[in-house]
Amino acid sequence: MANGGGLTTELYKGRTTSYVILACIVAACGGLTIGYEIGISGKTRFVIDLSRISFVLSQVNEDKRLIIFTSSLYLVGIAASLLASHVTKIYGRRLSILCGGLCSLVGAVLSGAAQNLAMLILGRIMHGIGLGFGNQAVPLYLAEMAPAKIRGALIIMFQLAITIGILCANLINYGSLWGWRLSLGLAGVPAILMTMGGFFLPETPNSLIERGRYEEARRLLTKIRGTEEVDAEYEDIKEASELAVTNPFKAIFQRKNRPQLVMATMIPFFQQFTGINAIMFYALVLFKKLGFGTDASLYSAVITGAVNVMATLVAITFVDKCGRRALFLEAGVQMFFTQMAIGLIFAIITPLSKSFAVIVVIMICIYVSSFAWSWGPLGWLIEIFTLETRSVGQGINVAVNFLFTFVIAQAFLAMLCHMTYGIFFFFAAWVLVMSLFVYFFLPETKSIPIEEMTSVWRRHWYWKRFVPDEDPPALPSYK
Ligand SMILES: OC[C@H]1O[C@](O)(CO)[C@@H](O)[C@@H]1O
Repeated sequence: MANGGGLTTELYKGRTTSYVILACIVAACGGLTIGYEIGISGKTRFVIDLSRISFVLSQVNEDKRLIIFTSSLYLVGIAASLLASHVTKIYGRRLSILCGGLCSLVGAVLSGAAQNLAMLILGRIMHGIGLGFGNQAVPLYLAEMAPAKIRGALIIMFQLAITIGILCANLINYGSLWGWRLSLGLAGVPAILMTMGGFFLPETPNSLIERGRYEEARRLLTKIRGTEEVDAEYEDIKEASELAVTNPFKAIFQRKNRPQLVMATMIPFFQQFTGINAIMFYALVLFKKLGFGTDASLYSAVITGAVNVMATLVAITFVDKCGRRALFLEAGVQMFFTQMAIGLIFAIITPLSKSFAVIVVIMICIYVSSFAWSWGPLGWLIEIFTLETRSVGQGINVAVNFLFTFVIAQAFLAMLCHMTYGIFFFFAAWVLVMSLFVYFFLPETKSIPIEEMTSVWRRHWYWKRFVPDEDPPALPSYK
């Protein structure tokens, strides 16, 4: 290892250049597309009235077709994210971002201009493909471009864009000035940004080296790190690419990559079982159930959207100072207690007075804020993979994320009707389980060079039994 097997970035020279920051901001815009979709689909007040169909989209609980309509694109996204993992690895990160942008753009145009059901469905399919490609490639792009010292913050830019997308959609819903065509068609705006990113962004040095374009990679490293002294980082990436010779789909199932496979599936699964999308998709229904009128409910949805954005900024500020585990564990406590409190209020106090309804909204905001500085952004912990498994690992991550987003979107209203307040205890229990999982099984990855992750697993008290010990560890085991 070029840095002697040490686990810090100290041997990497260079600084954070404005070029790298700009590239990451442009790439992160890819998150706006999915955020806008999440925000627009659950609580739209517009009416789709085509020749063959007529949905009143606000009556979510009265129209099963709506639930299928809103969440079907996640099923397409699952297949697309796995396909994207191939494209990203073989043809580079940029091409996948470009595919993501173009497909979302076509999807938005088709949906906004739909003259019949077929066009509407085709629009959803194209949009789903776009989301699969975008979610697979953008976090991976950010993780590879970022200098290790601020990698956490730059990856979180993606989630920040998601939350801004959700908030914009909430505001559009709140304004409710426009018809469904414009609301669906506006998804084209973030898609255009992403497409432009695909055209103009540089490729990542890791992808160039992976594809044998060594000189180009060295020149790019010099540019993005702002120094000629890029040997240590260059050699580490090169070494990682030499190890990455197997078929990635086979590689991720090898024993030595077990920790990465487990994280690629468990992290997105847990992220969705925090229950966040019960709030993001159905905030309006939930607030109506609390006794607020339509306007007050939309207003509350906008407030939770704003809290989501602000708290993501908190994550950006602290993730590279306090580390990932501290954020996960603090937020776990906060999410557990707020969900228990909401469940208890519903269980004990019926009917709910106005003041208790307001307390519940405050609790929901505290819950959303803790999600937004933990499982939200850290769900894109793409840095835990090695170069060999990164692309496929992120494909699996997105596929699992979309699968359980779909499941929660399908099941939530039925669960709320049957379990009533019990649903909050249900999600609280999951939060407890996932916090214990983080405590015991997720190693800290703050400030560790991205191509040094094998050493992290090798030094972990549990995962070291899976990862062969090539370099005797210089540091003691840690959690
Ligand atoms: O901000 C909330 C949103 O963030 C995500 O978890 C993605 O990271 C979405 O599933 C959710 O709707």
